[in-house]
Amino acid sequence: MTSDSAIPPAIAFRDVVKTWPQRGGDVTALDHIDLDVPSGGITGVIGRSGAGKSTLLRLVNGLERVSSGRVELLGRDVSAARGRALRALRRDVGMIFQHFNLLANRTVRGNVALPLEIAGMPRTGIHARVDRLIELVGLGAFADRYPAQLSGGQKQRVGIARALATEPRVLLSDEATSALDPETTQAVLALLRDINRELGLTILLITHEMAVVRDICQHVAVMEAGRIVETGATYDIFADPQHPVTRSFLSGVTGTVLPGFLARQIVAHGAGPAILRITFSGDSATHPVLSRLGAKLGIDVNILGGAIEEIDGRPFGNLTVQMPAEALPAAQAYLHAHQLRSEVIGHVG
Ligand SMILES: Nc1ncnc2c1ncn2[C@@H]1O[C@H](COP(=O)(O)OP(=O)(O)OP(=O)(O)O)[C@@H](O)[C@H]1O
Repeated sequence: MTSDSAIPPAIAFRDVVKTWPQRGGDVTALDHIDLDVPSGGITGVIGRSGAGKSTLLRLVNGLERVSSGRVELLGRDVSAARGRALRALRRDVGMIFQHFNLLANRTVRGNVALPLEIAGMPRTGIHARVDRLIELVGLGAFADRYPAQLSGGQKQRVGIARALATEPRVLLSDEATSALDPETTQAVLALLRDINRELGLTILLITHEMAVVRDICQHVAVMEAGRIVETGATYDIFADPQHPVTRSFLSGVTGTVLPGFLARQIVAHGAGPAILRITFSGDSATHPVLSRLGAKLGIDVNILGGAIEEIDGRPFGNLTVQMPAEALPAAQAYLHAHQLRSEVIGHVG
């Protein structure tokens, strides 16, 4: 995505290629990636396993190096940084992991202090900062516990506190909620959102779950086979996805999956009843569309599924309905006139 303001992006990928040498030919993990990660926002990168997400993330803090192109962090070239310059760049970046990566023989306090000890910070300064961070992530009562005495959600809170220890300006999240149950996931995402707001921290996260993108990301990039196939504001991507990969990720979270028995009967063209997906966004989300279709146009509409939710603070919903094929032109004209997007999924064969 290109940033829409004069503020330079926190992270910029410029024509980035990353290949791994393999017997029988190189594997291209990243294939000419261009991406701006807006400063102060939460950006999600979503893709299937092997799409290249982890590789992309690990370039930002120099854990991996580009094969060609460049990665800029806060205006500085990570790809060229070595030694002291690289260490300085890394202090500006915190990272959290799917499996937390805590040291088992250190308490919560000891884990959070570690990056500061490595950076050579005086002990008194470390104590004060560590206590503040532990409070920030809601673990005040657990400071002297060891990782084995904590739940998954608590471990990830330790991971977040540790990632924030050096007061970074960017936080990288590598599937941070993938190992957590739905309720704990919500709590950790809420914490990330709070940190983003309160500290003005830029967050770049990778995930394979569109629900994570929906819940906290303002921007999203969709990856497939080393490429970014679609990128934009989360709301716009939900409202009007262009790429088949994006649509398939979305179908799982937006209530647009047809029941199996019906999906098996769908044909692209035909005279059978039409299946129409109607998308509501912004003000139209509260439009009484179905009753109007019935009352004004006399169309019999059968609801098959749907959901209404909030994305980036704005209402968004969609409905999948069935109606007689001959009613389609009038229904779509009506919907279009009322700024409602609709898409014919097919016909019952
Ligand atoms: N160290 C490595 N050596 C060789 N190939 C690698 C290495 N790391 C990643 N790859 C390959 O690069 C491609 C992208 O991998 P990557 O881990 O970035 O994908 P991903 O989208 O993060 O997948 P996942 O969600 O499974 O972690 C894959 O084909 C993978 O096998």
